[in-house]
Amino acid sequence: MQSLQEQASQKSGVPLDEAFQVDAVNLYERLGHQVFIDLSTNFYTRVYDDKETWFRDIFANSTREHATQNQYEFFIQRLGGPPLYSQRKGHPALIGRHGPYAVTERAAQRWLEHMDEALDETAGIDEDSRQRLRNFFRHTAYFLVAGKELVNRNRLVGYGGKHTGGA
Ligand code: HEM
Repeated sequence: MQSLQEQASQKSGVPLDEAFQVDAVNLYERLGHQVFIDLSTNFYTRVYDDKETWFRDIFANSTREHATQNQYEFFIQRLGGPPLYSQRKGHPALIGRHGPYAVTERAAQRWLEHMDEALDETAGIDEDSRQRLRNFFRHTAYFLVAGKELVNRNRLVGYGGKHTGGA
């Protein structure tokens, strides 16, 4: 069986080695703290102002401020900076933390559209860093989609009590 990371590569079109080019340089040191705050602020401004209500509604149980802080603390930690996210909230456990939300392929596409625009809009991100971040985000978004599909499949098996074979 394919690992979730391999499934994410297949779905996203981003090979694993490209997705993890994000770790080949320390982007936190290269770009600095404020860039990540600005990126998440620009991203969530777009999300909470989205004219597509089906997408905006996915975020309805959080405030823009909390969601922004959660995201930039995670990015800072994941991309070579201090472990701000884990100090405040524990392990990121991204699949588990996205459990309550409808992380479908359509939602991943919309998330990525907003993130690509936020990357373009945020000052201080050079082209090489932008490309590394784009690939990482794209791969991670589809990793979450693959994780959600796995959880849903397991739930179905659980309700059925046993495998009935076939589908
Ligand atoms: C695929 C589409 C995605 C959807 C629909 C989605 C949706 C959400 C929602 C609704 C939240 C709750 C907002 C909050 O209170 O923080 C959230 C949180 C979060 N998301 Fe996503 N997300 C997606 C992709 C991603 C990706 C690609 C990443 C990382 C690269 C990511 C990282 C996070 C983090 C770190 C949090 C904070 C979790 C917490 O502390 O509870 N998400 N996401």
